[in-house]
Amino acid sequence: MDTQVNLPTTEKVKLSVRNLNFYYGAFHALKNINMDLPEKKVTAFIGPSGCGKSTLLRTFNRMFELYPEQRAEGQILLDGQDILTSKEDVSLIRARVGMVFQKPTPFPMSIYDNIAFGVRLFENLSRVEMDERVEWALKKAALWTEVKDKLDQSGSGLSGGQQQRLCIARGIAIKPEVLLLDEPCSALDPISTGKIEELIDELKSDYTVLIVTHNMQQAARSSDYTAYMYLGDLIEFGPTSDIFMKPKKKETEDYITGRFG
Ligand SMILES: Nc1ncnc2c1ncn2[C@@H]1O[C@H](COP(=O)(O)OP(=O)(O)OP(=O)(O)O)[C@@H](O)[C@H]1O
Repeated sequence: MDTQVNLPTTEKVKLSVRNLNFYYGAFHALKNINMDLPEKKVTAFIGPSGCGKSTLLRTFNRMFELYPEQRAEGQILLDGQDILTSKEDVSLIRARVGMVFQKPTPFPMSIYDNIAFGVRLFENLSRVEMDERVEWALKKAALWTEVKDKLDQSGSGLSGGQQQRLCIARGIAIKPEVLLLDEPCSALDPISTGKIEELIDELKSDYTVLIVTHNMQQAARSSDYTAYMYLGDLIEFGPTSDIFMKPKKKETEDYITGRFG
């Protein structure tokens, strides 16, 4: 399906998806997706289970390349450069496009090193500069006050919500331009979810944020733009208020109002 949406001219385009098709072996999981994603805004991807939200998110930093039977065709332009055909080292693309997964995945190391590890791969900071960066990332992720006295303790000793904020701190510590969040709150309680939503709102002043969520209220609360997907098609994409208040397509309206299925 060709749902191509031109963003309002006030928006700067960060990522352009052009004729994107994705295959798991013979299975056609994304069908000719075209969309422009705005810089320094939050875009939510919604749709029923299996519609391709995570698959699309994982193309934005070539995460699928870890699996030989998975293949993307088309273009994904990051500031005009096609990341699918780029000869650039994929780790450099992942430094520009960071990702936080559904389940918190702290590395088996200290809270401090969880953050410093990725930074060391890309930057040569002095100890003082690294201390500042770790503090900066933990403050941005609203975790600093809870962990500042135990930075040398293991990240896996934190609660689930704290671990997820640690993973977000780790993601932003390398200062990516785009942050991909794949259902970041699905394993969290409402209080931790509230903290992450506040954080997402703050992050968009510096980053382009793309979030997959099953939670419609979360999409409505946290995002500026929303994309509704179904069976590998992008059905509708636009400002979140339009998608929720006056969707153009009946399929979107049925899903939003719970009449889906
Ligand atoms: N590794 C894989 N191998 C084969 N098919 C896969 C694989 N991963 C996903 N798929 C299929 O691709 C389609 C899209 O899956 P995807 O995980 O992107 O959907 P989703 O919208 O994120 O779903 P959910 O909301 O349940 O996480 C589904 O039909 C799924 O079964």
